[in-house]
Amino acid sequence: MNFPLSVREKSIVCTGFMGAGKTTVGKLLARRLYRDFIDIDEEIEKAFGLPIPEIFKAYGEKAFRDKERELIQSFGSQPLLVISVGGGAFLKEENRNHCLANCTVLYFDISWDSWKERIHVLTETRPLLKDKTLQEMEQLFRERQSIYAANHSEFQVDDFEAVEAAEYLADSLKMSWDIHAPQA
Ligand SMILES: Nc1ncnc2c1ncn2[C@@H]1O[C@H](COP(=O)(O)OP(=O)(O)O)[C@@H](O)[C@H]1O
Ligand SMILES: O=C(O)C1=C[C@@H](OP(=O)(O)O)[C@@H](O)[C@H](O)C1
Ligand SMILES: [Mg+2]
Repeated sequence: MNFPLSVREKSIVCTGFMGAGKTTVGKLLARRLYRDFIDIDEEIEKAFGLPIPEIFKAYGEKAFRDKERELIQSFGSQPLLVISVGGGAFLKEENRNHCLANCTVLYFDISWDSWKERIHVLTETRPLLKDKTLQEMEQLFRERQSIYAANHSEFQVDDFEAVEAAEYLADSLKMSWDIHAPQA
């Protein structure tokens, strides 16, 4: 018989737009919580043996999304991980629902103005940004916001360096566990 996980045991899922810092901060957060870190994009790259832009080129976005779905179902069922999902993962209702049902979902919320500062480090490795005008990127940014509303907790990243963000999130999570699951 499977018992439901307590909030302390649930894996933490980092969601939000490309470049919000899910991979960087997620990794640091895992270390602070003594958990293993899983980056779904990295797992997809391992599965195909190729970097993401090459996967899109050789196999197409659908093959990427199918593998993303499979890995989210698998890792999202395991306890005590910190999992960063790609910014497009929550486009699939199935992925959103699985993470919401089994994990604690943290939304990394970044403003358009802060995000713009990061464009230069993102375009080469994110096929969905390549060859887009600034206006098209803003449109994608705005369109995507509604999918991230599926979360348990929102974190505004604009004013935090990555290390500070991880420290803040770890402290907030521990505090909420003490309040909501004091006996666990
Ligand atoms: N809090 C932060 N402040 C400034 N730069 C950051 C912060 N978090 C991440 N970055 C930088 O932004 C870029 C994208 O970060 P990344 O973790 O890959 O985002 P995501 O996984 O959400 O796409 C990287 O170059 C990273 O070093
Ligand atoms: O938003 C998206 O559709 C994507 C986001 C990327 O991950 P990050 O959000 O970690 O950049 C990666 O999964 C892929 O390039 C597609
Ligand atoms: Mg990432």
